[in-house]
Amino acid sequence: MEEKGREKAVAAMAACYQRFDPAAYLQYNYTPPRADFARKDSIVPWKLACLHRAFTEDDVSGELLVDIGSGPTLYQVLSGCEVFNKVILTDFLEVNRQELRRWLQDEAGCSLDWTPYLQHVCKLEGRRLSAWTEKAAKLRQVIADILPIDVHCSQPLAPDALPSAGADCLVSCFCLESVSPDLAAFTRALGHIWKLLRPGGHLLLIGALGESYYFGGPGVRIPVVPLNEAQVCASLKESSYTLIRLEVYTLPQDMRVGVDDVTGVFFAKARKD
Ligand SMILES: C[S@@+](CC[C@H](N)C(=O)[O-])C[C@H]1O[C@@H](n2cnc3c(N)ncnc32)[C@H](O)[C@@H]1O
Ligand SMILES: O=S(=O)(c1ccc2c(c1)CN[C@@H](CF)C2)N1CCSCC1
Repeated sequence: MEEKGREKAVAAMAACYQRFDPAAYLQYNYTPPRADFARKDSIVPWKLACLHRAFTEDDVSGELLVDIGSGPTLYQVLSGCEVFNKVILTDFLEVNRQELRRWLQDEAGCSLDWTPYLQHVCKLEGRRLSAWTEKAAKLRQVIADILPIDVHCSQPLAPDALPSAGADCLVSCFCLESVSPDLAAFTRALGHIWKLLRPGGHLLLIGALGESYYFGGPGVRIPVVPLNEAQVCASLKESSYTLIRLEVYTLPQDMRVGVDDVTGVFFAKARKD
């Protein structure tokens, strides 16, 4: 696609996001039936287990963890906050950064109670359930910043946002495929965030498989690049990552609740050599 065409498609995607509703998005995706901790086959235990395992492997280490496209969610850094002493959250929209700041400052008006997520990760860590308050305090202590980001920019963050060496680890969940107009843009975005990572650092990438749209609020239909496993692997390779492992979860029929047409979720652990 020509440069002009690419810019128009990215601008159209940004326009879609102007109507994104954090509270509705959280309701659609982070409350039952999708977020049902009692169900063995629920997506939540699977995803939190993938993140817990990856963040507790010896090769994932360092000072700084950056979450790319955090949105209004925190589950993606609940394991990482025990490994890295500095966490930077990022998002394209001020409404999402505000939602994260409300939680960070323990203000009233948070759109979702993250306690069940904090408790579940404590369980994965072999801690007592009541340690969730300590985990919340730990997360509030290590979150160093909540920054604007645009993964379609060659330099997604402000020039002085990260140390010159880059981040030791990136995590990104349901972002790149849901903000990119097509597969080429998804792959380019992977390349842009690659530059934020130090050599030897890791990317923990979670995303949707087979998804062509989702609702980011009532009537806010947002297009998504439908991905399959082979495309995820090829895009990671094309944007210079070494894939360490790819895991896939197939969504049970009753979790296909009409807020999107996702059929599965992938978890990829990759390294920048
Ligand atoms: C589907 S949500 C994912 C949110 C969260 N990471 C999760 O796991 O649910 C996609 C996020 O990407 C953000 N976003 C939209 N355009 C973006 C861009 N150009 N660069 C980075 N993030 C963007 C949106 O604001 C939204 O928070
Ligand atoms: O995997 S989820 O079902 C999930 C969570 C978020 C999303 C989707 C799916 C699919 N559409 C994405 C649009 F970008 C957002 N899940 C929701 C419960 S907690 C763990 C994540």
